[in-house]
Amino acid sequence: MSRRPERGRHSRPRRETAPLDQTPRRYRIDALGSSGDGIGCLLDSEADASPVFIPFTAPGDEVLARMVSTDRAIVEELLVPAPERVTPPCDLFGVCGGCALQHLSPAWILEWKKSEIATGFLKAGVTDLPEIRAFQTPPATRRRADLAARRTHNGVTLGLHQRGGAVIDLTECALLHPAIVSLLPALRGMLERLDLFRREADLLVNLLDSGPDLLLASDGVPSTADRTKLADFCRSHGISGLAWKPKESLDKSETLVRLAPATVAFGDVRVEPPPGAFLQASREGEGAIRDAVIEALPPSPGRKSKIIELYAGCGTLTFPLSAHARVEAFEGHPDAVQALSRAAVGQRIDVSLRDLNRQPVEAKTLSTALAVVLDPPHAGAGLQMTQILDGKPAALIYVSCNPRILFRDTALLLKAGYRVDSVMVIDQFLWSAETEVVCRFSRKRQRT
Ligand SMILES: C[S@@+](CC[C@H](N)C(=O)[O-])C[C@H]1O[C@@H](n2cnc3c(N)ncnc32)[C@H](O)[C@@H]1O
Repeated sequence: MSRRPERGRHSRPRRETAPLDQTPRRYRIDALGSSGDGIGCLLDSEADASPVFIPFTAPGDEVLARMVSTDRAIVEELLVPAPERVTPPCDLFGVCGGCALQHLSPAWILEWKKSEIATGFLKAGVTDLPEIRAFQTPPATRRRADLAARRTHNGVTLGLHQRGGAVIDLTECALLHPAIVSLLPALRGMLERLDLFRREADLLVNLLDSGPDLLLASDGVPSTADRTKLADFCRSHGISGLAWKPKESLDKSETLVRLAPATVAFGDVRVEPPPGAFLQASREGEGAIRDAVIEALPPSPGRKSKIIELYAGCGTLTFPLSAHARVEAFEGHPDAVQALSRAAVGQRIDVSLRDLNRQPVEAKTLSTALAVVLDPPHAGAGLQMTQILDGKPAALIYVSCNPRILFRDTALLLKAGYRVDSVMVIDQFLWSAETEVVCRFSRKRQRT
C-alpha cells in the first residue's frame, strides 16, 4: 500500500527560493515601463542581470535602490538626477497613490505617451501610422474623485489608496478641481459624525454643473440622525445630492439627500446622471475626446444615415453625434440608460439597454452604419469586437482608455482589412501612466 505524503495528496514539494538580496545597488534608468516605473539596469555588476522596475525614477537617473520583490526595487538615494527631472508640484507625491510621474514635466510625459502609443501600433502591425496628434488636460481640472475613508484613533483619513492598500489623507492635490479639494476637510468632519461609517467607506464625488454630487458606500447603515446631518451638510456646502449603499454592494444606491437635480450638459443638452455615474475625468478631456470623435466621422450622405454608438454611458458623445446623423446608442447600465433616454426625447437618438458582453449588437446591423463609435470600459469590448470584425462597418471610431486592449484589437482589425487613419492621444490622466486614445479605422478600398 502506498503511503500518502504527509502534507496531503495535492500539496507540491516546497520550492526553495533564494532569500531576496536587499543590499542597495546602483542602477541606471534606461526607460519607463508601461506603468510609468523606471526600468533600471545594474551598474555595479559584471553579470547580465534582469532589468528591475523602480518607481518614481526618470530615464537618465542613477539611483541606489533596494529590491523589494523579484522584479521591483525602491530608491534609497538619487545619485545622479536625469536632466528632465522637475520638482513635483505636490508634497504628497510618492506617498499618495494618485500620481506616478510628477517628477517629470507634463510636456515630457505627453511626448512619452505619444511614443508609447506609436510603438504599440507598430508592434500591432500598423505600417502606415498617421501622425499622432495629442492633447493634455491642465492640472486642477479632474472633476471625479474616487476616495477611500478610514476611521482611525486620530479622526478620519480621507484620500486615495497608496500602492499596497493604505489610505493616504489627501491634504492637497494638484490634479483635482479646487471645488473638490476645498470640500475635503468638511467631508472628513461630516464622516466622523455619521453612524453609517464604522471603519471603512468609499466616497465618489462627481463635480457636475449643479455642484458636487456624492455617492457614499459604507460599512454601517444610515440612522435617522445621519439623514438629518447629511441634509444639513449638503445644504451648507452646495451639494446637490447624496446617495448611499452598503460597502462592496452591487445594489442600487438609496438617495438620502436630493436638494436639486444633479445636472451636466453634453453639448446643449442637459442630462441628469445617476449617483456615481461615469463621466470623462475632466471637462477639458471630455471636450478633446468629443472633438476627436466628431472630426473622425465620415461625411454623412443623407438624413437616413445612422451612427451606432456602443457603450454610450449617459450621452457624453451621443448628443454631439446626433447633430451629424441619427444615433442608435447602446449602454449596459440601467440608470445611465434611463438618464440618456430621458434627455434624448425628441432628438434623433434611439437608446437601448444592452449588456454588450452577453448580447452584442449583431454584425449585420453594424454593417449598415455610416460609422460605429466604440468607447468600451477598461476591460475592452469582448464579444462585441467579434461582431464588429464580422460586420466590417465602413468606419470604426474607437475611444480607448486601455491601449493594451486597443493594440490587441488593432491587430485583429488589420487582419480584417482595416487601416488606421487617425490617432489622437488624450492625456486626461495627468501625471499617471494612463492614456486615452481616439482613433479611426476604415476599410481599405477593395480591389475591383
Ligand atoms: C468608458 S465608459 C464610456 C461612456 C461614454 N461613452 C462617455 O464617454 O461618457 C464605458 C461605458 O460602458 C458601459 N459598459 C460597461 N460594460 C458594459 C457592457 N457589458 N455592456 C454595455 N455597456 C457596458 C459602462 O456603464 C460605461 O457607461
